[in-house]
Amino acid sequence: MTIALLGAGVMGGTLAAALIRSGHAPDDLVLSDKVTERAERVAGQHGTRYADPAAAVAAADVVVLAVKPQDMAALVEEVHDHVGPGTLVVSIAAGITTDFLERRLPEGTSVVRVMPNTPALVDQGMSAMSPGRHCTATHVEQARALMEHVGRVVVLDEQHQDAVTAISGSGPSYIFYVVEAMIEAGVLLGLPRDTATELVTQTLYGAATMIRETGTHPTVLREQVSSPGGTSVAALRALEDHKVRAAFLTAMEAAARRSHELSPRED
Ligand SMILES: NC(=O)C1=CN([C@@H]2O[C@H](COP(=O)(O)OP(=O)(O)OC[C@H]3O[C@@H](n4cnc5c(N)ncnc54)[C@H](O)[C@@H]3O)[C@@H](O)[C@H]2O)C=CC1
Ligand SMILES: O=C(O)[C@@H]1CCC=N1
Repeated sequence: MTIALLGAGVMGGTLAAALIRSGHAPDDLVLSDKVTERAERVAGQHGTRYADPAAAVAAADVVVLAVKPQDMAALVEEVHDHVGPGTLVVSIAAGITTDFLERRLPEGTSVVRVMPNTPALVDQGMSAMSPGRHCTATHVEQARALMEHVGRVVVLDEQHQDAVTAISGSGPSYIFYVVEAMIEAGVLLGLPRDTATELVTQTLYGAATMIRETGTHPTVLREQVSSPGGTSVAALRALEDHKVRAAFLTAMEAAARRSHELSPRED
């Protein structure tokens, strides 16, 4: 099975690396980018081929569209005539609907919309998949197998993709932001920066592992840390005073709204 990856940027490069790590033969992957040197560089890192989008698509059984939403219409127009009848098209672009792609691809093309995230780089990604109207169960399983190389996969109705983008797609950026803030706090409190970084990173990793492995609700886990009259409740009180919980709700509503805005209107 040949996979064409169109767009060799952050996510395209991440997926290429993951596919090779998971045992795909380099010859079965072909990369493409508007910036040829980028496709050449990423292909060189993995020993894969690179080609222009039309040639890459013509040779592929599965085509992964990994360009920015704003570049999608032009890319699809460029490759339209080279999409074969059995080709599966997987799009990872925020806001681009399966309907948008189905209208621009040859009639009957199977499209799956996926929202992945950057922890795919370390095989701990979270992908949410929504099949388009021409997808069979086999296509869904093909797309699932592709994304399971880089982490976990859920399948859900496309109407939820803006919410997914706000939670797991953009989510790593909020977590890194919180981590940055905690490291700065450690430095403010007099810790060496590398020590603060180590403390915060392991705390995040440990807390995430507890949520995953114990299955205990985060509220219970937070209560276990919070001794009556102790240090944790003092800090949590300050977070409530600064409306951090409300800020997260507002932030994720903004991300979902932006995801919706990125969907080109069809009128
Ligand atoms: N970065 C992230 O955390 C995530 C990104 N996404 C989605 O993945 C897509 C790609 O995002 P990034 O990798 O971050 O962007 P990026 O800007 O790093 O990479 C996009 C690449 O597409 C190339 N490109 C643009 N037009 C092209 C064309 N016509 N033909 C071939 N190549 C073309 C660009 O030269 C660039 O190298 C976006 O649609 C984004 O919404 C989804 C989930 C997470
Ligand atoms: O910020 C963005 O638009 C992309 C989509 C989800 C994560 N990064």
